[in-house]
Amino acid sequence: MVTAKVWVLKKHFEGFPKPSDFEMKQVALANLKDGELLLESVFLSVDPYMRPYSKRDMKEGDVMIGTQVARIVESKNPAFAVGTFAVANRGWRTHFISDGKDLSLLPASWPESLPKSLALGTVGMPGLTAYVGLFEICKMKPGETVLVNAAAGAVGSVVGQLAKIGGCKVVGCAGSDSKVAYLKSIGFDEAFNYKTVTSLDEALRKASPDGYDCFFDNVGGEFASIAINHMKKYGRIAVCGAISQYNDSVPQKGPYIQIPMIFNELSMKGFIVTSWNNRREEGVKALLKWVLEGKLKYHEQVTERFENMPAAFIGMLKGENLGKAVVKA
Ligand SMILES: NC(=O)C1=CN([C@@H]2O[C@H](COP(=O)(O)OP(=O)(O)OC[C@H]3O[C@@H](n4cnc5c(N)ncnc54)[C@H](OP(=O)(O)O)[C@@H]3O)[C@@H](O)[C@H]2O)C=CC1
Ligand SMILES: CCCCCC(=O)/C=C/[C@H]1[C@H](O)CC(=O)[C@@H]1CCCCCCC(=O)O
Repeated sequence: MVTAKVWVLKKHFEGFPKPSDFEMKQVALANLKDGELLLESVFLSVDPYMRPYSKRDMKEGDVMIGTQVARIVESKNPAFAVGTFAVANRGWRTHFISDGKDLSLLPASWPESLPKSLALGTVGMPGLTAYVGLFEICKMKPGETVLVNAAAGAVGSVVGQLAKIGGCKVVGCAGSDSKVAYLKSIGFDEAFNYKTVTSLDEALRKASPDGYDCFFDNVGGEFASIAINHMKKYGRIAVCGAISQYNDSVPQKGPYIQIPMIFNELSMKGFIVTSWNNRREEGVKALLKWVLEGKLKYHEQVTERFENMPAAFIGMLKGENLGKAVVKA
């Protein structure tokens, strides 16, 4: 019999998550029945959505939500061989049982040279978010200027590079000078540290005096309220995330967006990447190809050991990650 370790939400987050909000437990797994598989998590993802979705969907005592790349370690299902890797959505667990229906196998063509953790990042849900947000929501065109915030993270770093691949000028911002240097190293035309500039308004104007055609917003709040005034006529805003608001106990107030929306006839659309599964296969294929061609660079912030899941999650919310934050179990 296998005993899994799991992390549960001990106490709903109030403001910024803290280590004491989590509890690690041991769960004995039953023996496999015919048709079932035992999987072991190899890499687990920590993502910003876990903060707002925990409030909306979870109750105290539930296992933390999340995805993993897992290896099949035992199989009583002839369709799944031991040693195969899959992406699963089974939360913060070291081991779990599946009938295989909820697994997405890594493509058989997954190159040995690439870390399998990329299936949680650049070639997974965050990469697809960048792909859908730019091509479907922003309807980016060559020659345009694209702005992205949280630009050195999992989604933002892909946004900037896809915009360059698509023939655009790209401006990004991030929360440290080393992140800004990273953005320049992966091809961003302009980048600035939003925490140290004296004025966000001036920094946005200086980076693109003519304004922005597309704004890929990962952050919301104050930054988005200022950036909206820098949009060009008919500009498009993809509302992807609002991480600056996820830990607020009291909702932030305006400024309000109607006036710049009307004057510049802007379009603004929120989206959830999983609603665009019609583009998933094509997107994963394109992202993998660009990675292999060296056109799409990746960086991962790997935290060692399952025991450090809460620390990795809290660290990511604080901005300690460069690229995709993952935990190696
Ligand atoms: N709509 C959708 O389907 C999806 C939306 N998302 C959203 O995309 C965004 C980015 O996600 P992801 O790439 O996974 O995460 P990241 O890898 O970008 O990690 C989060 C980053 O957010 C930045 N950040 C944290 N707090 C603030 C703040 N108050 N103001 C500005 N920046 C902040 C930090 O970087 P820094 O050092 O630069 O501050 C941190 O590193 C999130 O808002 C997420 O919810 C993600 C996936 C799918
Ligand atoms: C105001 C909240 C904005 C959150 C934006 C965000 O980061 C969305 C992420 C989703 C992404 O589009 C696809 C996902 O998998 C993310 C949501 C996952 C929810 C899982 C909860 C269900 C569960 O496992 O119980």
